[in-house]
Amino acid sequence: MEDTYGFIGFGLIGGSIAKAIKKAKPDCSIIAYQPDHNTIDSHIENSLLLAKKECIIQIITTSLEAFSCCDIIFLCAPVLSNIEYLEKLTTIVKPDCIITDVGSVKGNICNVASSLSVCKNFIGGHPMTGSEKTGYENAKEYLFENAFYILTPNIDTKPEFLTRLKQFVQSINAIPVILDAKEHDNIVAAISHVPHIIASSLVSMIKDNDDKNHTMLSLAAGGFKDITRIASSSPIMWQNICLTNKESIQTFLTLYKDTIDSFLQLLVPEKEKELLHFFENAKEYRDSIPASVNGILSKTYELYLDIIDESGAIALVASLLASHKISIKNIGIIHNREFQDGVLRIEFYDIIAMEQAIVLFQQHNYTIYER
Ligand SMILES: NC(=O)C1=CN([C@@H]2O[C@H](COP(=O)(O)OP(=O)(O)OC[C@H]3O[C@@H](n4cnc5c(N)ncnc54)[C@H](O)[C@@H]3O)[C@@H](O)[C@H]2O)C=CC1
Ligand SMILES: O=C(O)C(=O)Cc1ccc(O)cc1
Repeated sequence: MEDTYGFIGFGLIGGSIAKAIKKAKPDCSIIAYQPDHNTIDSHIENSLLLAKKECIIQIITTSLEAFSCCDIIFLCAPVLSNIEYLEKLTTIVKPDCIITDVGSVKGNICNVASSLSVCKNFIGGHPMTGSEKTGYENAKEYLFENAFYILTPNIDTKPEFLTRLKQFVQSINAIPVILDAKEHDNIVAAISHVPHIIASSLVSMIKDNDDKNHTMLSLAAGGFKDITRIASSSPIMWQNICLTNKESIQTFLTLYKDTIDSFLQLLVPEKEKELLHFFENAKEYRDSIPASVNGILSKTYELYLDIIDESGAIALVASLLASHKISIKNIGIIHNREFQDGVLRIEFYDIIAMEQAIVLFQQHNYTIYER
């Protein structure tokens, strides 16, 4: 019999997971919780009805008791609400149910879980993908393609539950990464939470110093828009993140403040060389992201090709590579945020094969992306 999945919180991430599940397992059953809409979000009811109409959800419930038949429950509301639901679910879930969350902070919820009778059932989760958009209407079934999906089991977590959840993550084409919750919170403070605060502060700085005609804002060009895109994200979600990861955020925000202070010292004529070095160093490290993106995992050698006709493209590319004796580990079309129309992803066993393929594709005028 197919599994039953439960969702509490059904916006961008919850909706995307549900869509990805339905794609991988069309016969499974999905139950979603509808809270009292007056206290939460007035358009949640419409989102759930739309998801039911689209056959993504089979049951909408206003009672948590309905989650007693679930095999996996996903908590997909803001971080503090997820903790409240975890506590409420303890007396409801069946013994072999996995409870996981998708919140951007893991320490708090994992600490609470370890004090509950469901400690063996709980595994913290954090898909490292998303966007500034919110709500089910922006949910995408391919959001998790090739994305890291961090799992933070407690010492009490039953190992077979972790194995099952890892398999689930792989089934939606994401890459599971196991981390300690505290380590997770420190890393994401540096690479996600502080950058978010910087983006919002930058927008506020412009707002506070713009004239009444909003001249600065009207003239804002690509660079400002790129660096501040994430400032358009859900305010409640980011308030919850900051409330639950204060210490790590303070640490990295202070380090950032020190970096800005040091930079200010470079704005004098005798520091011209150091000023150049500042930008050279940053550029060099930023440009290394494609190579280091899989740094904490086993290395993958992959590239992406623009394709015209999906079905014919795979056969054509595969035979081109085979005729030059270049072996491939994996090949397939992917659709994700970065490549909206889809591209062909090709994975190689080693760097030599990948470099040979790049030369070959260039000779055949393919557009190649590496990342
Ligand atoms: N937005 C992103 O890019 C990412 C978000 N996350 C995490 O995912 C979680 C959900 O975020 P999104 O889906 O982006 O936000 P969203 O705003 O699109 O969806 C959240 C949903 O939860 C519902 N909700 C809010 N409070 C609730 C409550 N007390 N009870 C039941 N439902 C409630 C809202 O009505 C909404 O439908 C957050 O914990 C966030 O930290 C994780 C990775 C990426
Ligand atoms: O929009 C983006 O680029 C993001 O970085 C989205 C995001 C937001 C919160 C997370 O915990 C993870 C990813």
